[in-house]
Amino acid sequence: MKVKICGITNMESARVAVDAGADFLGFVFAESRRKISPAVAKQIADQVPTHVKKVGVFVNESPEIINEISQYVGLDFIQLHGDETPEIASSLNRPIIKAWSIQDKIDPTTFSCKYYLIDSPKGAYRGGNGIAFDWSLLQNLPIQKEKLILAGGLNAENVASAIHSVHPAIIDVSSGVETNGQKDPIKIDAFVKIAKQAFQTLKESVER
Ligand SMILES: O=C(O)c1ccccc1N[C@@H]1O[C@H](COP(=O)(O)O)[C@@H](O)[C@H]1O
Repeated sequence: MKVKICGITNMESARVAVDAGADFLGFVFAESRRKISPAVAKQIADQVPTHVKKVGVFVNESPEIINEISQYVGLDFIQLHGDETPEIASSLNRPIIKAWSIQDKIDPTTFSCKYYLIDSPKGAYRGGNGIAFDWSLLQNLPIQKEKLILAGGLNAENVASAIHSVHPAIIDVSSGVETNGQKDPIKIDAFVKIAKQAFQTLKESVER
């Protein structure tokens, strides 16, 4: 029942996310307006407390470069958001988050991963397009909820409903905590707090 804030490009956004209670921060090393250099990601990562996990997002990057960046920045997870093969995933030096679009042929048995992330259909980029999808499409997916990360067009208005409909282990947001293309401290804070409250309410209703 955790929250990932993706597309961090500066220390201020990282600090707001950490202070609000985010569990994962995502750094995008792929083509995106949120692309960050390994050097800047390392500066930020070095100041983030160790209980907050650092995730590197890659799209069809070579395994050598992914391993080099992950080692240099001190990543905790590697998120594969392209067409990477299971062989590539197994050659990497950190636990894997495998991302699929809801339109893909999703077969978790082919990948040995820590988490499976389901995102919206591809848009201008492979991810981070801020478009939600029909969560009922997740109903018949063969992914254990404990391994499921829900992404795609989440924001403070829809995240509680997403958590109650899908019961994911983690929710992930990028565009929904931005204003005019920049991370917005007020939106980050609101998103994390609403998501955490919704996870807590869900937990209590399951335990009752
Ligand atoms: O955030 C990006 O720019 C990005 C670029 C390339 C691949 C993945 C990217 N981010 C991931 O996209 C999803 C959904 O983002 P959004 O909330 O709909 O904007 C999320 O998993 C990010 O980790």
